[in-house]
Amino acid sequence: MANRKEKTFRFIIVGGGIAGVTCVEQLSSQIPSADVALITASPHIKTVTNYRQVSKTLEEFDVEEQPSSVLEEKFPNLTVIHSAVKSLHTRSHSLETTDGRVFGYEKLCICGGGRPKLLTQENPYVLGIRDTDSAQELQKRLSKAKRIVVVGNGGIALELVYEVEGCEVIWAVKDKAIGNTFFDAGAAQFLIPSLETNKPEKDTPCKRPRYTTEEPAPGGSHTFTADRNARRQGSSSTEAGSALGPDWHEGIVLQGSEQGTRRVSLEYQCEVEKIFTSEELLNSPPQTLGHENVGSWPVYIKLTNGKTFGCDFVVSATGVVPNTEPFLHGNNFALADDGGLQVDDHMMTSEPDVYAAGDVCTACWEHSPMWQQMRLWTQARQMGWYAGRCMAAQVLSEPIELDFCFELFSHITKFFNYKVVLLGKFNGQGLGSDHELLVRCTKGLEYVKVVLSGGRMVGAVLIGETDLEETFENLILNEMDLTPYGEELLNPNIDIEDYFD
Ligand SMILES: Cc1cc2nc3c(=O)[nH]c(=O)nc-3n(C[C@H](O)[C@H](O)[C@H](O)COP(=O)(O)OP(=O)(O)OC[C@H]3O[C@@H](n4cnc5c(N)ncnc54)[C@H](O)[C@@H]3O)c2cc1C
Ligand SMILES: NC(=O)c1ccc[n+]([C@@H]2O[C@H](COP(=O)([O-])OP(=O)(O)OC[C@H]3O[C@@H](n4cnc5c(N)ncnc54)[C@H](O)[C@@H]3O)[C@@H](O)[C@H]2O)c1
Repeated sequence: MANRKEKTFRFIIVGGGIAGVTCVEQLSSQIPSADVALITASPHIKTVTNYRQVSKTLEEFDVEEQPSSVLEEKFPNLTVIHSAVKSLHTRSHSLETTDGRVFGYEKLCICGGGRPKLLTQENPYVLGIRDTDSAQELQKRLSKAKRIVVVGNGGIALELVYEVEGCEVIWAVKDKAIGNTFFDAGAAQFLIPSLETNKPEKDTPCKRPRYTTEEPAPGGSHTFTADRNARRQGSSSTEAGSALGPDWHEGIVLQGSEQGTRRVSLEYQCEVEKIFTSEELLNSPPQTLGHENVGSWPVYIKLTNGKTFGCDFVVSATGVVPNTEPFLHGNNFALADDGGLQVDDHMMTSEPDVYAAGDVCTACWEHSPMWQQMRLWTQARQMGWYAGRCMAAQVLSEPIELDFCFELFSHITKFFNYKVVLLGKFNGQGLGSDHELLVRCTKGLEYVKVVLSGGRMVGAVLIGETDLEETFENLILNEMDLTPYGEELLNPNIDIEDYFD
């Protein structure tokens, strides 16, 4: 390492996202006199605001990007260093930043987040979405687009396909149904009609959408066309610095180059075989280009179902890769199969005095049967908070147990303008065939799915304003034997909240 240590801090946290900032807050609250440094590559930090504990495990909050001075004012012992960590030397307890400075630490927490797992690297026509800059790039490119292809079937794809207006969207999913990361086929079937209807507008009358739903073509496609004359009012341009997260798409205008129309074509059970520019396509064997001719689009994407589509650009909504590489060289970090830094039940990595939290890490402690890791704000916040507690406890020689928030997986979000609550093993994760499902569905209103194993509720998917989340959370946590209730459990005429209160 080139230079000598500029300063040694008692604690250094790397990463100004939700996990890192929450870790700093917790650590500085536990040990106000401690010398803490936050080193972050981004010009702003992400802070939790309007935090609301909805129930024992469900929480809601807003995420705001703020100048780091906000945090320094709150914690006088904090130093925020705006630079990226270039290398980490765990043996000498030091790290080097890209602007050539070297800092020492007694304890370190890596909260470097993740980055989009792109279909192909360095392809100007393939966009990933991660932070504010990438969301703004999407908005800019979309404003001139007539057709885009969205690949992926998780959180970003679900939100993007629903939000984009004025541009044809070809949505390629490798599954039989939409939203496989969160939903089963039943829930997907409940949500699909929302692609045909107009989005509820903010206090502006919107015309009844004229739509046609063509029968799925034999090749397993579904096309929805909604004639959209109503335009969303009040949708401002990108709020400078607005953080991505539960409402990332509200802060930007996802408007294509055409007025009104929105057309979503679903291509099921297919993946990307190849992405061509029009020049490359000219020199390749004849493809099924449908009615287009080569050259009418800047990029072409061939799917494994044999179809090739021309488009303006491709959105790779295909998951997250933990941001570990700046920290690995020369160190002995144990990595999980998904590439994350392995952490134990005290958020400690395999390197002494080095912790990790958020998207960059993989929880490798023995999980509660009702909890699984998903790279979400909520878990990034919980992990950051808990890592801060663990770091302080170690220094203060206090005992600490795995926090209750890792007892039950819970997630509140919104898809297709429905409230969505996911609890426990919401898709029967890891249960094999040893479970049964109870489902209650009212078209356009609610979809309730309960996962039962051994007569006990172990998971639930709640779509719509069901108000069942607290009751079901208690039933799962209390491990109550529900066998006697059978299908009555979801009888809409029984007020289940009172019944089990
Ligand atoms: C488009 C989009 C929408 C999402 N919507 C939701 C949602 O609705 N609900 C939900 O629960 N989750 C959502 N997520 C997931 C959520 O954003 C992440 O799980 C969460 O932000 C992870 O927080 P983090 O602090 O671990 O990482 P990040 O928020 O990515 O923060 C990482 C920080 O580390 C910094 N950094 C990285 N490398 C270095 C380095 N070498 N040196 C210094 N600093 C570095 C970065 O600049 C950044 O400040 C969404 C994600 C995306 C991409
Ligand atoms: N409302 C929410 O809760 C929300 C919204 C957006 C994003 N997020 C989170 O942000 C992160 C990023 O979102 P995301 O949508 O990129 O990830 P994701 O994990 O939600 O979805 C990735 C999807 O891409 C698919 N996929 C992966 N590789 C593929 C390939 N080669 N070809 C085709 N499909 C492929 C996966 O099967 C999955 O359906 C995730 O952790 C997600 O949970 C959450």
